[in-house]
This record gives sequence, structure tokens and C-alpha cells, in this order.
Amino acid sequence: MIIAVDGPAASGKGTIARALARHYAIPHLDTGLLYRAVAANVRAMDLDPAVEADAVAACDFDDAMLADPVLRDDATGQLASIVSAHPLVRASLLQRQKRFAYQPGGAVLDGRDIGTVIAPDADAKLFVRATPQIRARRRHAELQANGSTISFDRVLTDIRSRDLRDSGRAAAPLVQAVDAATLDTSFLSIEASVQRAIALVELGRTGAKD
Ligand SMILES: Nc1ncnc2c1ncn2[C@@H]1O[C@H](COP(=O)(O)OP(=O)(O)OP(=O)(O)O)[C@@H](O)[C@H]1O
Ligand SMILES: Nc1ccn([C@@H]2O[C@H](COP(=O)(O)O)[C@@H](O)[C@H]2O)c(=O)n1
Repeated sequence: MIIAVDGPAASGKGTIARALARHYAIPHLDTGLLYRAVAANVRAMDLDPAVEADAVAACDFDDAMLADPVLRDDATGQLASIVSAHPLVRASLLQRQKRFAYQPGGAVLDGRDIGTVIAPDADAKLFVRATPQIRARRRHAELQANGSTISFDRVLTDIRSRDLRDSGRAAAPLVQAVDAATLDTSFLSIEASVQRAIALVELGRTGAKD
């Protein structure tokens, strides 16, 4: 079974995707980490994220890099949303994601274009939402817990600019697949979001959509 989980920054899609992977005992890929790895390489190599050829030159990395906690910081997320707009960057990461999605036994992937581009024929598709304020509050708390001193206003501004860039780009923009079920986590606990996600996946598998 392939499960596609998409949504904007800090909507809770990773939390839900990890829980679905545990529930169905299938592997999970956080595809945002791939773009974050490219962003971290661009920074380390002192390249220009806005120049497509520079970003493409930073696309060579192995899976071990995805565990680096530096990928999770706010600045790397911003840079990731710049490099991810380049069609050639997306093309260079495409097969890696498709191979993961279509491995025997199935998989859960979360990102921005899983249900539309990576696995358009996924068995179940979720589009996870939450208001920008709530997403910023959660992300701010997470960053603070990890030792960051970033302000709430900065996190909210960054989330809004990332939303705009990710939705407005020409290549594989953040958009809800027509056959994806909406899951708004704004007023749901993590536990309630996960239970709702499992219920929606079960509905999706049987062909009915929210
Ligand atoms: N329903 C919820 N209630 C409260 N906190 C939540 C909920 N869902 C997720 N969180 C918390 O919000 C933060 C962001 O969640 P998560 O990392 O799953 O979002 P994401 O959409 O995968 O983010 P990104 O786009 O950066 O990968 C985390 O600290 C997570 O624990
Ligand atoms: N399928 C994807 C996943 C991510 N991106 C871009 O990467 C940025 C960071 O992603 P997070 O999920 O870790 O927040 C994100 O803002 C997107 O620009 C993408 O394009 N496609």
C-alpha cells in the first residue's frame, strides 16, 4: 500500500506519516529532508540557491546525511524552499522518491507533491492543513525545545513566505490532489489527528473519499 501525505510547512504531516508507517508497518520517507539536504550542501559549498545550476550541483548526497539535525533548522527550511523551485533539482530527486514509493510492500511518503507527482496512483492520499498561526506556534515550540532562540514572529513570517513560494512555483507546486482527503489538524491533538488519518486511509483504500 502506498500512502501519500502532503501539506504545508509544520501542518503535522510528518507526525502523521510516521504514525501511519508504524500502524501499517511500512517504511516512511520525509521527502522534505531531500530538499533540505540540497539546501545544506548549497550553503556548505557557498553556492547561490537561486541559480539552478548551483542547486543541481548540490544534489549529490547519501542517505546518511538525512539524519543530520542541522537539516531541521528554520534557515535550512527556507533555503530548501528556494532550491526546490528549480525543475532540474526536482528532476534529480524524482527517481529516488519514486523508487521508495513503489518498493515491494508499500510505503508512506510525506511532502508537497507526493499525491500529484511522485505517487499519483497512491492507494490513499491525505492533505494535511492547519492555520498559519497554529503551525507557527507548534514549530516555534519545537525549535525552542531544540535550543533555538528564534522569535515567534520570525517563524510565522518564514512559514508564510514558504507557503507562498511552495504554492506559487511552476514546478510541482504545493496543491491538494483532487482525490486527496483533507485533514485539518488545527484543533486536533496529535493522537486525534493520527486516529483521523487512519480512518481516512481506510476510507481511501475502499475507494470512498472525504
Ligand atoms: N495535532 C497536533 N497538535 C499539536 N502539535 C502537533 C500536532 N501535529 C504536529 N504537532 C507538532 O507540530 C510540529 C510540526 O509537526 P510536523 O513536523 O509533523 O510537521 P510537518 O508538516 O511534517 O513539518 P515540515 O513541513 O517542516 O516537515 C512538531 O513539533 C509536532 O510535534
Ligand atoms: N515533496 C516536497 C517536499 C519538500 N519540498 C520543499 O522542501 C522544503 C522543506 O520541506 P519540509 O517538508 O521539511 O518543510 C519545503 O518548503 C518545500 O519547498 C518540496 O518542494 N517537495
